[in-house]
Amino acid sequence: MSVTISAPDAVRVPLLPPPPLLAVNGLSRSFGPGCPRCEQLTGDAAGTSRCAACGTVIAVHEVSFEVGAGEVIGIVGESGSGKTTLLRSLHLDAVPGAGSMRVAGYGDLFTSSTPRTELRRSAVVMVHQNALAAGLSPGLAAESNVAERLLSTGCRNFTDARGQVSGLLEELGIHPSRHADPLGTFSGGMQQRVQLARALVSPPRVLLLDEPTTGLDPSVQADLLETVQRVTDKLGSATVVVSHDLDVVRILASRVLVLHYGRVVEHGIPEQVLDDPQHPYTQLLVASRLR
Ligand SMILES: Nc1ncnc2c1ncn2[C@@H]1O[C@H](COP(=O)(O)OP(=O)(O)OP(=O)(O)O)[C@@H](O)[C@H]1O
Repeated sequence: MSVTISAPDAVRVPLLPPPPLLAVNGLSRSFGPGCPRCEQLTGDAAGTSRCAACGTVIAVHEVSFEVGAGEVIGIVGESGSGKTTLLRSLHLDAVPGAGSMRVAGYGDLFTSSTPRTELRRSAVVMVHQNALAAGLSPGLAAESNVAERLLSTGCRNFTDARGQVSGLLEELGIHPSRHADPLGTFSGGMQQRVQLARALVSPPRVLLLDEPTTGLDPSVQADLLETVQRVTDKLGSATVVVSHDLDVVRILASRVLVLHYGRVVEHGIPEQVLDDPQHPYTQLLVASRLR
């Protein structure tokens, strides 16, 4: 008698892992003329990101990472380590000196012929530290601030737009009785939620979070982080969060990169990097957080 053994569905695995939604490769950016000695005179061993020969600052040097759908990667580092420059580059404020930023369905955003404003509408969206400094209007209703982005992506069905905006604001913890209130009358934490709603109302491929909880009370921070976690999970964007606060990264991210003088000196899962840091700089960063 012959017996056929077949694997149960649960143990079938795809031959290849799914491609990442965001793949950053060799991103470098510097400020200054550059010279042949820049690389040698900057970085960990040199103890500076400024070249002693020509004064150029190597703000970000050969940074590479990948982020999958629904995944959050955290970037940490002290002031001046290059976090903002990296995030701004990912938000296409300028084309960096070298590297690529591939986003599924769009190719390399750094060399794309699609206008930057268009890419920022559909492919890559940033949530800034402060909603009002990020360009949201304090005099405009919360719902109008959110609807503005939806309409800019081409949505012309106003009834649908209203329903979508209102549903999302409610999901992010803004009670319907406040949707028509001017944004300027909201607390800092609520303004951040409106900014998040604006970013997600037309889900971007890549979501960039720049110090999303700075200046908020600890209880408001925890609520906001829980919300970010829930919505990024649900919408499946690739998320990059930059924060001084190691706890923010520990809560949100499944992987963390440590930047020092613009270089990645350590990366891994938060439990590994933050609980058992290997690089002396990460050890210092973690120790200063505990002091
Ligand atoms: N436009 C610029 N011109 C010259 N140097 C710059 C410019 N922008 C940034 N830098 C330098 O690049 C390095 C990295 O700066 P960046 O702002 O990216 O660091 P950061 O980690 O975000 O710091 P912070 O946490 O204080 O915002 C710093 O030495 C900074 O002085």
